[in-house]
Amino acid sequence: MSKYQRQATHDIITFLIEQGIEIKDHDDYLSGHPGVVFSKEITSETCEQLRELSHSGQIPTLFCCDCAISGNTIWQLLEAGACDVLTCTEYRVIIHEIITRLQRWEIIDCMVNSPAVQNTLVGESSALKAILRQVVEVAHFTDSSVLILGESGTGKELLANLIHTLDARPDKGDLVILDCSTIVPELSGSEFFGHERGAFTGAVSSRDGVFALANGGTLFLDEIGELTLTLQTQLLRVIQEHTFKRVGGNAWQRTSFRLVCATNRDLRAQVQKGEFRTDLYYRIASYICHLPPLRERTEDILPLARYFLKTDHPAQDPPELDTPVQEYLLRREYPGNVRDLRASSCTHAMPLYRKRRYYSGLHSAR
Ligand SMILES: Nc1ncnc2c1ncn2[C@@H]1O[C@H](COP(=O)(O)OP(=O)(O)OP(=O)(O)O)[C@@H](O)[C@H]1O
Repeated sequence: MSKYQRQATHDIITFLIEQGIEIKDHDDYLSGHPGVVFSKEITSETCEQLRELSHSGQIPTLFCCDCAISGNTIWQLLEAGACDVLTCTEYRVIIHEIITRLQRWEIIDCMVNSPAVQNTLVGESSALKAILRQVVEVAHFTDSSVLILGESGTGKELLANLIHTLDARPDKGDLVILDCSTIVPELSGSEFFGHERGAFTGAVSSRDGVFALANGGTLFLDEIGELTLTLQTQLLRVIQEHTFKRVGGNAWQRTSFRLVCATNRDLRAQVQKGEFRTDLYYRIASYICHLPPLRERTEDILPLARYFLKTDHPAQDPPELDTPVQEYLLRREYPGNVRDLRASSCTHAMPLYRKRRYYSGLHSAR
């Protein structure tokens, strides 16, 4: 290392420490905590470790200045998931940006580990943790619309609630939920935009629709894939311009809301088939969150089962899940995902436990 490099290394470390930033060593980096990592040597193993970490949602800034580093290596590290690679020559340009990002990560880490998040979306899989990190960031630091995809029972509505809870807007309004699969076509205009008194037979008084009710808050449109093309066209303007007219009214009204949509359909395929408007798709999908089915995150099964035994039977002592029950829960299939785990397994597991007949009972319950 040249004299210049040694001085630059010293400068960077001093500067970061002055800013209150902890420099992590290689072991910390492997434990998955994001931050600035000092690495003496970059090998192919480093890239592999980084790749594994970034798949679990952790994106450490790799701070590397103790070795000569080629453009090719920098590119490999970035591709493997590092957010930044600092070399001794150009650190001053990006250091402030990195500090801001680290501070943001610290807040995100705190929020992800807070009871509000941990007790809402329960689970220990790296897939769920990665989703939570991203959702916390989008919900707390942006006003982006969010599209939640996932099979039935994977927790889409729960996630929509969490996005609203974590939204940092001051004097935030309400969370308004509309299930698009239950809309009666003749009343859809009124449901969305509200109506004036006398607008149609039966409109005895004026009424707000969901776009007005969600003003200042969050509008959650569940089962958005069920909307007809006519309704999609009607919604485009208000979602784009945030203005609308009540049915039977002439005045434009303004509204401001965060839009969260969910569907268990393949919305991209619907767009390709012409069943869902492309322009609406891009409006609602600024950020897409895909909740994987339970079979792809089996590490969540036991923590969820323990949680449901505790919350769904608060008057009773939740039993410890012993080995046969754990094996049963891990072995069975969950076509209805978490809803299925909650309804069938836990309601079976608890009484079976009580009677201490669970072992044979669980076999016959399959
Ligand atoms: N990670 C989780 N932690 C705790 N409870 C969960 C979790 N995921 C789902 N649940 C529970 O599972 C059930 C189904 O969740 P939810 O209604 O959010 O799913 P959904 O994907 O919106 O389903 P659908 O598409 O059928 O409307 C609820 O009882 C919810 O509380």
